[in-house]
Amino acid sequence: MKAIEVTDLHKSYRTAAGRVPVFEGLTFTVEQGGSLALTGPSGSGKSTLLNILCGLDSADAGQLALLGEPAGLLGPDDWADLRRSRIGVVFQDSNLMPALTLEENVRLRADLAGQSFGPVRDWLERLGLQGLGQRYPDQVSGGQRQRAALAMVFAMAPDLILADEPTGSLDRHTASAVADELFRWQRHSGCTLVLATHDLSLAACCDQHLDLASGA
Ligand SMILES: Nc1ncnc2c1ncn2[C@@H]1O[C@H](COP(=O)(O)OP(=O)(O)OP(=O)(O)O)[C@@H](O)[C@H]1O
Repeated sequence: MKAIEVTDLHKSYRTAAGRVPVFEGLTFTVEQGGSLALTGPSGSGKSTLLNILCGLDSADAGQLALLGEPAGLLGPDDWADLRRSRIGVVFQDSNLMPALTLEENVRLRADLAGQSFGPVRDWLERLGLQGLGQRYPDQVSGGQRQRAALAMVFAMAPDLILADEPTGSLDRHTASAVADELFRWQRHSGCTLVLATHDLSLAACCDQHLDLASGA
């Protein structure tokens, strides 16, 4: 079964200087359980595509089917339901609640997705955050917040993970450890993964690679 089917997708932004195309006629599919790396230079549309894939933005033309559902039939509430329970989103500005500790954030995400609390501390530890579960997001570094956002997504056990530069603010050693956890978890859970990255070694770990600069 296909987790994502994108057909002839077009997207442009309206600016003061006129319409600026981001992509024109993008077509690709990702099988359930597969992984796709989006690469391309800054401004090539990686974040825009991830936003479209989770319903936070819309295309100008073309078709999108996600987890078997034609996107054209989904309203805002359907998208919100999907993001709560089936699509885990890890974006550059991590969506941690500032008033909750890291551990509470992970627990809340699991609750909202209808998953049992499970071994939250295990997730934090496996992502190198041991001892930080009782801290608030503003008491940890950007890279630690990014890893906590990943732990939240693991805790919700989604069918699809969309990750924008999931290792972007990490040093090489930590990035490699976090990527290992991400792919181990993806294989174990059977979920589909789409990640945007400038790191070609991370892209090489995915089954498929879409370079938005070339459309290939
Ligand atoms: N709201 C907006 N209004 C106008 N143009 C926008 C808007 N959002 C993004 N863009 C433009 O669309 C293009 C694609 O942006 P996008 O953020 O998707 O690129 P990216 O490949 O994710 O970049 P990066 O690697 O720097 O994160 C860029 O030229 C950007 O300036």
